[in-house]
Amino acid sequence: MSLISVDEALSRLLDGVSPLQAETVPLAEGNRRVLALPLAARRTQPPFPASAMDGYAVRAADIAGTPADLKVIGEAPAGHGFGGTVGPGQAVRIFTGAPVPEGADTILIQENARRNGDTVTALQSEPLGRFVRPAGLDFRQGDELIPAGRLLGYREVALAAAMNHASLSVIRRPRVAILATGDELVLPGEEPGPDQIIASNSFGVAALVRDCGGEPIDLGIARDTHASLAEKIALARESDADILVTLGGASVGDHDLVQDALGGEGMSLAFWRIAMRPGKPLMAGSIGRMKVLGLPGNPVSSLVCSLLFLRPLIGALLGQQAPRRDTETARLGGPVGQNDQREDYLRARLTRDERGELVVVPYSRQDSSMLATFADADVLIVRPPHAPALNPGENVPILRLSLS
Ligand SMILES: Nc1nc2c(c(=O)[nH]1)N[C@H]1C(S)=C(S)[C@@H](COP(=O)(O)OP(=O)(O)OC[C@H]3O[C@@H](n4cnc5c(N)ncnc54)[C@H](O)[C@@H]3O)O[C@H]1N2
Ligand code: MOO
Repeated sequence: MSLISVDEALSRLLDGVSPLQAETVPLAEGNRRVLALPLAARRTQPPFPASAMDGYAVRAADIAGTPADLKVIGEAPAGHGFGGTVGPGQAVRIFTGAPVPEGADTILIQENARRNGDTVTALQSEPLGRFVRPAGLDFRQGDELIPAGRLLGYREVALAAAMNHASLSVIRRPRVAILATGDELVLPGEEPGPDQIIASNSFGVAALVRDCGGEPIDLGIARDTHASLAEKIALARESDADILVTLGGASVGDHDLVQDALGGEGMSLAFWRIAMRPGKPLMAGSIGRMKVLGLPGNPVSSLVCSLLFLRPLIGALLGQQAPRRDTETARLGGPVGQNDQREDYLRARLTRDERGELVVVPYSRQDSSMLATFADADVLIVRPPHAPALNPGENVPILRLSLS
């Protein structure tokens, strides 16, 4: 089987994937969920002209010349408006967030006033509307402020609350079963045998799944036997997963049994092996309605493939627009060699030069087992197939590693 391009693999993977059903969740559980419908404001905010400062609600004309004495006729704390009207020569003691009373058109902040009994003296004049938030300054009832398909974060949750939504219609979270494979693996915290290492990929992939709005299901570690793999794949089917991610055992070694085992459980293969580094042995298929993504075992390969393939797959199930790989451009701070037929993703650090322009410096070692440089990196430099060698100063496309 020849290697297919990254773009071709991505479009085959996403082909025919449609969004999952919507469900309603309490607002407090809205973080990292994806809106099923656009969210419109159920009220206008602020609903009334409101004071932005602690001070006195006055008529700007009254304090055009200073000092000016005004009679304090009442008080308006937040949550308790003053019922009357501010007439000429009058003021109302007011606090931040309170409705500006009828008749008043400006707030005199208390730092610029001197209070003496029922009298307040304006020490400074203010223009009309100073420190008054007009009704609807933030938004108006009916405004559609958050589009369908948006992955909600802390900002949107706060906004939805301000719009008076106690619950949200969101897309069901894609369930992603994650299966590590390999006799060499033990869980973090366990004591590895002399030839063993700690399983890291499943933890990284689960974190990425959560960050993308999915729900990880940990299937543990399968040993390098058909029986162990078959048992775990059956578990994935019973867990009603939308996606099964396998980690490792995807290559050509005698103990790389994953594809065989998946075939035995009825998987139809969409593709295997892509023109990409790291990530060549990537495999995709499906068992019934469950998508299967076989990620290579090398830790950096697993996570880069998760970023490039698993993330958009979860996005498609969440009804998000197929995210194109969002590259930016930066100037090289070190040389890169000529590339071969595999699209290369080089770990690199992003800095700024003395003019504030982005400069990207690749790590000299790019072995796909090196998680420490992956965690340290800011971006991946994307090197298209057969790209020529480049000198420092030339522009390259970069892909951010943070998930925002
Ligand atoms: N003769 C060839 N050998 C290899 C080829 C090839 O084309 N011909 N491809 C290489 C490439 S590229 C990659 S990537 C790896 C991928 O191999 P597998 O997907 O079969 O992964 P494993 O062999 O199971 O493991 C590779 C490596 O990663 C470690 N590993 C596996 N799972 C985990 C985990 N959950 N957490 C942490 N580390 C893990 C494993 O111990 C190995 O060191 O194959 C090359 N070989
Ligand atoms: O694809 Mo492998 O990921 O080059 O290490």
